[in-house]
Amino acid sequence: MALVRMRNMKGPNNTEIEKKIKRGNALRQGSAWRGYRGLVALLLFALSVCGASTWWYLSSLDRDVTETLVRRGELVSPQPRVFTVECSEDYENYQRYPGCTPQTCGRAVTDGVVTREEAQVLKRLAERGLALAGSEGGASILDLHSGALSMGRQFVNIYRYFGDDIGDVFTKEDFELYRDVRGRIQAVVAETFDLDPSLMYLTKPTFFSRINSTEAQTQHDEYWHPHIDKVTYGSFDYTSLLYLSDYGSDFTGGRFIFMDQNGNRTVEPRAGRVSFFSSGSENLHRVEKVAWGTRYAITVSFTCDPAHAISDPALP
Ligand SMILES: O=C(O)CCC(=O)C(=O)O
Ligand SMILES: [Fe+2]
Repeated sequence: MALVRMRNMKGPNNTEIEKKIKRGNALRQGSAWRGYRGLVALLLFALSVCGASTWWYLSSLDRDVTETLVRRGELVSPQPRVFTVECSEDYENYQRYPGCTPQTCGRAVTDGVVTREEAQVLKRLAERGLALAGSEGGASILDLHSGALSMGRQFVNIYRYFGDDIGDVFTKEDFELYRDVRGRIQAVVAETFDLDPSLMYLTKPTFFSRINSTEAQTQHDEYWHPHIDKVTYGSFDYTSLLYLSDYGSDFTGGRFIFMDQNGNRTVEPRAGRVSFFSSGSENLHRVEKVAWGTRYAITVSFTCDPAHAISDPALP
């Protein structure tokens, strides 16, 4: 009752008091907002510090990458992008085959030889084959020529292990596509390096690779070591890599890195992209570790030595 009476009391002093109360409230609201603004600014500052340090950390993971030769988003077609490098002296220690042994060395990349649709068909083939087994670690291979397939910590021969059932996994058309694509790659390698395509031969190993970020279990899973193909594989004179998946969307990490004396040069994989190079020590390289996702590729290589020639893979 007393309260009601108080509220109903009117007079000049009351309006003054109300004004003072309103002014007080407004001031309080203002200072509360100012306090809030300080908090927001602090939060924004903390966020930008976090962002900057994440960026710094990520870029420090492969700080030694100095130049990207071809980015995933570029379309290099119809002509390959060619980078010449001086041939190493190690060719002097090998027999020379005129019309094939590298006179000019280098590396090149093209997106104009294999379509993305063809890459997709080949990727499905790799997926089907590798689904039969696969490594326990991060890197599995399927060699259609020798039949070698990663299984657990070792390899099996798919043609022996699966017998006639392998015909349910791979079709005649799959092998025809492989042969056709191999022929086109051979032609572009010959044209780029000014070789006679009839004097270069497919050589082993020729294999599909599937890489993910699972921890390596055996040495076979350690795909990231720097190497020279001519040293690792012996018979290689020209290496080509056909990528079947896209860097940045199918996987991250997994870039191809040429390790030159004055810095690294990278090629970002893209489905249908063919990267090829002379296999000597002028092209020391490695594959960056895959950080996320799955990366598919095919290694198709050529030799100048007819004694190391192999025929195209075929169903037994
Ligand atoms: O898959 C790649 O990008 C490279 C593989 C490689 O260096 C090799 O097969 O010798
Ligand atoms: Fe290699």
